[in-house]
Amino acid sequence: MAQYSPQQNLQFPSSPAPGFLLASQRTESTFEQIPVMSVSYAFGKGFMASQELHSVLLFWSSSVMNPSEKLITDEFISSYLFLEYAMEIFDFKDATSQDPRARRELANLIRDACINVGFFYLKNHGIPEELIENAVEAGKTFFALSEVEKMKLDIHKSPNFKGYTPLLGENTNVEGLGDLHEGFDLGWEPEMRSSREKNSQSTTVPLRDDGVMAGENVWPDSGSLPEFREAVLAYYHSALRLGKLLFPLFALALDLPETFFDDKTTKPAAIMRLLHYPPQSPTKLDTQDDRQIGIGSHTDYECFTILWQDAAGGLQVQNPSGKWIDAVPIPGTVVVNLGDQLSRWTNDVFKSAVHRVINRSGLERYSIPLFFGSDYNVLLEVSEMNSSSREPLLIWPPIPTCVSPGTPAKYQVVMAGEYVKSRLEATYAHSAN
Ligand SMILES: O=C(O)CCC(=O)C(=O)O
Ligand SMILES: [Fe+2]
Repeated sequence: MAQYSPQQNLQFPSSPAPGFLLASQRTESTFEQIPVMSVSYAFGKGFMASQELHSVLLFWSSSVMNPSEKLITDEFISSYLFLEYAMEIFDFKDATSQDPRARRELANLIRDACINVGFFYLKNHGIPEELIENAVEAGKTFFALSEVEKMKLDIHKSPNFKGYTPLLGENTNVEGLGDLHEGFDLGWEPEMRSSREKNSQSTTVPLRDDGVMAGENVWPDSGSLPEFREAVLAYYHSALRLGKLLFPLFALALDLPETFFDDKTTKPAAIMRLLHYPPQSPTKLDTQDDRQIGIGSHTDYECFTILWQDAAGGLQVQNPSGKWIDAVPIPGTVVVNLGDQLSRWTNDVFKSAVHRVINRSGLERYSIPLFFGSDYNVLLEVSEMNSSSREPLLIWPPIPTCVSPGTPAKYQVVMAGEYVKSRLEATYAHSAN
């Protein structure tokens, strides 16, 4: 088994206390002791533990290795590789840099995260704090309405999954017993700009051609919640702008031209949810299996999700060995996780990470995921797989850089809208009727 020596000038400390990690920053020769549960935060602060173990070192308690030997084994590396990648924070300011090398560097980081984990944090993401606060406050006020009032917007009454889902109304993991969260779902509609629009009671907006996923949003009566719609849409459009900036980076990360996704995301799928997770009783959790938790273990359906979460915590990502790793809230960041559309589209080169939420905080938890996909119904380029056809196809072929004679396409072609719709139908099936 290969062994790696740390860099020469590293001051090797004594063994950390059980449950603590010792980590050294790439450029430093001293160590800090970090509680294991907040390791993601440590990495977010810039601690690195990568394959470049000559300069970087990370270890956990003397049970893992003998620090006096100053050696790290392959076994150790493979058991922690996921943590190392999972919890990286990328600075999004380079996404709009004029310097192509800066964009390329950011895309390379994203590429690593997408291949290994399917999960990363972004700072300097461009969504103003004020819009976040307003949307979260709007959500809190909505969820505080009576059940009767909220059920007027029952998601089952709307075309294509818009509106309110009560506690246990969803069952994200088919083996679960219903999710311990309530939600409010909306899709694309224009931002409210004029004061006339803002004061209007009407919910009529121009409809977009979203194929099988077409359907208007539903909104609470503006008399009872005057600021709600405006606040929610302001956040929505800001997050949408972030999503649109991510696609060129994913394209670069896949060795494609930055514009590759442009004509496939002219009216991109963008379902947003306001979520509320009541605290889950810890005693109940001890005695119960995990079939009724905040949101059951699942992968998302679209290309990627932009998730804002409050400080309560509870989001967890599963690593390749099946362990649940906390994706702790990090102020000033959003989480981006890949969904099944992108992993299918990339022939599994990019991973969609299995995740779940258990709200053990004792607090009400609020989060806002926005699921970003390709246009629901789009003429895509003919891929290598379909190169025998002269016709452009209404299909969803694998991305050309992800298929080759040695790695043929794994998945059947499918239209984006139909795929998303079928996944949503399965999630809500248990509370239909
Ligand atoms: O609330 C969260 O942190 C995650 C929500 C989620 O995974 C989802 O809605 O798909
Ligand atoms: Fe999710």
